[in-house]
This record gives sequence, structure tokens and C-alpha cells, in this order.
Amino acid sequence: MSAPQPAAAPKPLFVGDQGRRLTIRDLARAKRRGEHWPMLTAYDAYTAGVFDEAGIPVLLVGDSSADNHLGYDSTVPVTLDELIMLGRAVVRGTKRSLIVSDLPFGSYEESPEQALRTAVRLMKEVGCGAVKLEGGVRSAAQIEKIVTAGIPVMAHLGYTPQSVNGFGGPMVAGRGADAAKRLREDAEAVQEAGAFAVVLEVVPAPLAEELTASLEIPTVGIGAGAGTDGQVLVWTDFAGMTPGRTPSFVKKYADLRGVLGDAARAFGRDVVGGAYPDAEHSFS
Ligand SMILES: Nc1nc(=O)c2c([nH]1)NC[C@@H]1CN(c3ccc(C(=O)N[C@@H](CCC(=O)O)C(=O)O)cc3)CN21
Ligand SMILES: CC(C)C(=O)C(=O)O
Ligand SMILES: [Mg+2]
Repeated sequence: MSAPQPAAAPKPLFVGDQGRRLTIRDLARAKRRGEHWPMLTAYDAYTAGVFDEAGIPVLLVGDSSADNHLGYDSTVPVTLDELIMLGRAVVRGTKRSLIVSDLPFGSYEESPEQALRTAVRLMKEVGCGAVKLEGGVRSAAQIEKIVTAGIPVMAHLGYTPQSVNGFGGPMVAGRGADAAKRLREDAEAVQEAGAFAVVLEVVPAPLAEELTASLEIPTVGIGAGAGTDGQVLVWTDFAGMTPGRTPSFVKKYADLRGVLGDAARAFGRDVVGGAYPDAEHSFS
């Protein structure tokens, strides 16, 4: 009899060498195992390819592309056609990550039928694996309609940026007993409607932890503390590409803006000074 072998270390989800695209079932299994996993936004093929190769299991074609890629002031103006173009690039640039696409503002609020039409366009034209929309109780009928048609839906609660023009109150959602109760009801509603996961944006950490324990579906936090199943960040924030101030929950893992600016200045100096192109970079 040989000595008992130590149990094989569970393979973290983000290593992601399944040789296929991740699915929502992989995320459900990660929840059962108590694994934490990262998610990043992506708006183009190269960047998405870098994250896919780095083993990020879930990439979001966020409507945050509006203010972080397309130059709008908020997420409100981005159109479905614009998001579809970005999503197609992200899918073309990746092999393994699960691609989730946001439903942009105005493309689902009117009715469950409108929401399904939008989700179907994203599934057909982008080829993503899931869609995401904002709102709890107010969006439950939309979620149910889309899920019933066989399309996985990620919900999004807490601070919901598409409503920025309607917000009068504080940014941190779920603070205080009434707000916490509403957030719990929203979370229950989206799970009941069939969402496979739920984003909790700018929510007090203890409440996000409580929801993560009470819900069967994975939670994905952004500014919601360490207790959620997944963590998502806007890629330009985590990589130091966003100009100016970023939300306080962001940790900057690189200074891409500095690196790229330095490269551009060096190229400019070389061209002006005659150092580029040199013989090595010319044809004789
Ligand atoms: N670059 C960027 N990062 C994001 O996380 C992000 C976007 N853009 N655009 C769409 C939404 C908007 N989100 C935001 C935007 C601002 C804050 C922010 O300024 N938060 C302040 C708290 C302000 C308050 O308490 O009133 C912070 O210090 O974190 C947070 C999330 C998250 N999303
Ligand atoms: C921040 C995430 C959750 C998002 O909705 C987006 O990037 O659009
Ligand atoms: Mg979004």
C-alpha cells in the first residue's frame, strides 16, 4: 500500500486551460468550491487577447466603453450598434474567456420583448456567451424573458451607472436598513428570475458578504469588498490607462498611460531629431 496521496490542489478557475471557452457552469462550480475569480472589461481585440492569455476567465464588453474607450461623458450615450462592434472584436481576439456583453441604456427598459430582441442581437452578432443588464426588481421580467429564451443573464445591482442622471442620493448603495432591505429584495428578485450571477457595485462590504453567503448564484464585486465570489474592474482603471482620478476602490496594477506616453514622446524626439528611422529600420 502506498502512502495516501495528498488531494490534488484544486485548479483555480483563472488558470483556465480547459481548452475551451469558459461557461456559466464553470462559475457555478467555482461558487460551490468557494473559489474567487477575476473579471475585467475589454473593448478591443488586442487587449482582450492579453487578458485571455493571462487567464482572466470572464471578460465584460462593458457599456463603460462609453466613457473609457469612446470618449463619452457617461455610459448613457453608447448605442447597441457601437457595443456590438466592440464585442465582435473582443470575441475575435479571445479563445477561452467567457465573454459577457452589457445591454446598453435604452435597449431593454421598455419591455421584456425589447430586452429579448437586444439580447438575441448580441448573441447572434457578437457571439458572446452571456449578457448583462442593470436593475433588480425593475428588471426581473426582462431577465426572466431572456433566460427563458436560453440566454444567460448576469444582473447588476447597487450603483447602476446607466441611471446616473436619475440619481439624487448617495453613490454607495445599500447603506442604512431600508436601502439594505431593498438591495436584498433586488438580489432575491434577480436570482429568482434566473440570473446566473450578479454584479454588486459600490456596496458596503458586510452587505456584499452577506448576499454572497445567502445567494446561490455567484456575486461579482466592484467596490464591494473582499467577500464576493468574483471581482471586476474597468480595465483602463486597473492598468493605469484612465486619465485623471479613478474610483477609490481601484488598485492600479500598471502605469500604462505613463508607459505609452513615454513611448510616444521618445518616438517624437527620434523623428524630430533624425534618430528614427536609422539604417536598421530602413530598406537599402
Ligand atoms: N473608469 C471607470 N471606472 C469605473 O469603475 C466605472 C466607469 N469608469 N464608468 C462606469 C461606471 C461608473 N462607476 C463609478 C464611477 C465613479 C465612482 C466614484 O467616483 N466613486 C467615489 C465615491 C464617491 C461617493 O461616495 O459619492 C470613490 O471614491 O470611489 C465609482 C464608480 C463604475 N464604472
Ligand atoms: C463595471 C462593470 C460591472 C460594468 O458594468 C461596465 O464596465 O460597464
Ligand atoms: Mg456596465
